[in-house]
Amino acid sequence: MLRIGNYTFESRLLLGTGKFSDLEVQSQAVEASGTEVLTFAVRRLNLEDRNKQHFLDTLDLKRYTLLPNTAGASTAEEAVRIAELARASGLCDMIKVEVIGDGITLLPDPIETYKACEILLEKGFTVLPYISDDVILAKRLQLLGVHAVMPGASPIGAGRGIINPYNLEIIIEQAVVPVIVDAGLRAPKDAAHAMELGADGVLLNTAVSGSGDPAKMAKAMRMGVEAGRLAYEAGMIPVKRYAAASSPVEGMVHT
Ligand SMILES: CC(=O)[C@@H](O)[C@H](O)COP(=O)(O)O
Repeated sequence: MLRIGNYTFESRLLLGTGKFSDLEVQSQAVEASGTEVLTFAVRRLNLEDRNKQHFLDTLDLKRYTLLPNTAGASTAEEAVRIAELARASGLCDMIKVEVIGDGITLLPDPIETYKACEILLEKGFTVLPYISDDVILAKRLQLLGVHAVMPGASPIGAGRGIINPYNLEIIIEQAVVPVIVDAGLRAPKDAAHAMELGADGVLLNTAVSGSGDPAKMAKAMRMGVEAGRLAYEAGMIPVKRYAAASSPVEGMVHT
């Protein structure tokens, strides 16, 4: 069970809804992923004009928790404004804080992210900041009171998998709130890797929406997350320097 603030989920896979070729493909992928949490950029929705159809209209929203994100914000003030718009529109009080520092790396701005979280927590939001794999920032944000941290595996859309497992491991070890590895994943093995390290969940988008068969990839990612989590719970064998025979060797004569 994944617990974030007052929310609980069976699935540990959170899915982004951007860049799907069409709404039908997206619905099939969402279904196949088994996700319960869908994230989307608030700026993609025309919240002022609810008569216009948007992608959320094609999904059975009773089955999903919406996780609006502040993509497009480059300052704390912008992120707060977007979050308030999302909450006022009745989407959710949970917000993924995404304050991007530059347009090339799309890496999050740690200072503006921190400021935005401080304000949003005061305003009573359930706050999930997207951050780099920065151990100290993850710690400082938890001291502030965020409800989860979302360190990136590698830059958004880069598909490079987990660049720094060492940092992620430390973030996970020290965490007092769920750690959701967010962005940069490509293959089910990356999702499994994050879960094997002890992450509480994984958020991904491009790996599914940009794949040759999004529904099939969504299912593969679901299986990757589940396999990684099971392995983590089972406890993996320690890595050894030398061989250790897997059959009993007592009584055998070695030449
Ligand atoms: C939709 C969303 O929130 C993305 O910004 C997220 O960070 C996923 O990144 P990938 O597309 O690399 O999976």
